[in-house]
Amino acid sequence: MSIKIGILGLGTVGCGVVQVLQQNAKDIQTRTHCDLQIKAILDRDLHRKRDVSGDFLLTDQPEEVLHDPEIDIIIEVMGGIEPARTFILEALKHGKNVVTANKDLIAVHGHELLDAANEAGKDLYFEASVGGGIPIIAALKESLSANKITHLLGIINGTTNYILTAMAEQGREYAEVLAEAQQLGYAEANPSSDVDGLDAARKLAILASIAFNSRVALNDVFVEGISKITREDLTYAAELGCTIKLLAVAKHQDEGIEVRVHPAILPLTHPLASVNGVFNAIYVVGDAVGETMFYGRGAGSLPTGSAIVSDVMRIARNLKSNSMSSINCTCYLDLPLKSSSDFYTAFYIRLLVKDEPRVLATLALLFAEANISFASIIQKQRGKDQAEIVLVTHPCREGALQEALDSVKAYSKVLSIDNVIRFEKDYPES
Ligand SMILES: NC(=O)C1=CN([C@@H]2O[C@H](COP(=O)(O)OP(=O)(O)OC[C@H]3O[C@@H](n4cnc5c(N)ncnc54)[C@H](OP(=O)(O)O)[C@@H]3O)[C@@H](O)[C@H]2O)C=CC1
Ligand SMILES: N[C@@H](CC=O)C(=O)O
Repeated sequence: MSIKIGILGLGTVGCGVVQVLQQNAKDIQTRTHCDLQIKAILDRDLHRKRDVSGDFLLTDQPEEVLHDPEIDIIIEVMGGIEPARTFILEALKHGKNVVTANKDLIAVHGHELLDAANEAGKDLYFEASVGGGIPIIAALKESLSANKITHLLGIINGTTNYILTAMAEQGREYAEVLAEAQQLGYAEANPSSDVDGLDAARKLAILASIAFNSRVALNDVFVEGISKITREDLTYAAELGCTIKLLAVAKHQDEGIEVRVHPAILPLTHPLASVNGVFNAIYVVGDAVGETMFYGRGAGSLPTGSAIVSDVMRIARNLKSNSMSSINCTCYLDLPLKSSSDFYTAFYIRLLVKDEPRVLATLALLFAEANISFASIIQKQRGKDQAEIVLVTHPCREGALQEALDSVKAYSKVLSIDNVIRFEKDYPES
């Protein structure tokens, strides 16, 4: 069976898709019993130099791809909301199956697009939208579908993990490593999506919706990025036997679901602490399976191409067997969301204070008034009459910590609160 493919966008990921389809063509044919051919590719600039070539039409006219009656599968790898959303709806209306890597779009318009695919009786797959080459969506939707998922913790942004790893291990500067991540094709077109935590929040909204069968919108995710993390924090974390990661956390508890993305201090014994560089990992706990861990390259041309081509192969098999995957929206529950003031974690607090007697004792009292006590304290002289103090609290309610910090801010001996970072001490089986 011959299956024709149209691609929208020929950037980092588009080139990876072409390369994977070309380099593994023979095996792909054997495994799907289909001959997959790229028929047309949409690109904005037809004259720029690219890393791939082949026997396909390169066009800047969307209709030449979207309306070609021979094309069975459209791969959207342009990114952004519009015109990607309109093009996907158009493709479905014209009877095409669709594969996309676009988490911005799926996190916000996933429901609309899945409904449109359902109505058209076509497949819509988006494995590459989370975790680059890691097959996490298929795992949650299929392989783990017998479970009630209780916890999902992940490092799901390659760019920030690349930056934090280089800062911690090589003492390199934030801006220099970010530029390198952009050059390697890891970062989004607007890299503030990566460093401000939005990219991870979009991915977490997608994962939590699938894992908990309850729609989690982007706005439901509490988000904080890595821009306030300094080399001092990384050094203190190392002193505490820990590291700092941009962590995505989703928990299903009796009170509801909790979804948050923020930098977190992790003990080196934590399963996610050794996930470095552009690698991503997602730690999933199900009531039947227990702990599982998915690990791989979270960004880049070929890893993302791998996830997309696997989705294409799934569709090819469906086309060959004249079937369609179950693409009904999997969100059949409507679970309540926990408010951020009810999140329960330990905290790392770095302060600059006057180096005088009773300051530490007063700080302990101010935190104790909010029922918060310390697990560790580090104090270092800074200049003649100042001290830097790092406090690590025992787990507490986030609302209580905010109350304590308000009192600490008002204490005249405190010169500045330089950073407050959540400390993810435990994981379910610890
Ligand atoms: N890079 C990665 O590692 C990963 C990326 N993704 C997702 O994959 C998608 C693509 O990312 P990536 O390849 O990195 O992005 P790039 O910016 O490298 O590529 C996108 C390409 O699409 C082109 N394009 C954008 N809009 C249009 C349009 N309206 N008409 C024609 N061409 C258009 C761009 O052209 P121009 O350059 O002129 O703007 C560019 O060539 C995004 O949704 C991204 O979030 C997912 C997982 C990993
Ligand atoms: N910018 C993203 C790319 C993959 O989704 C990342 O760094 O993870």
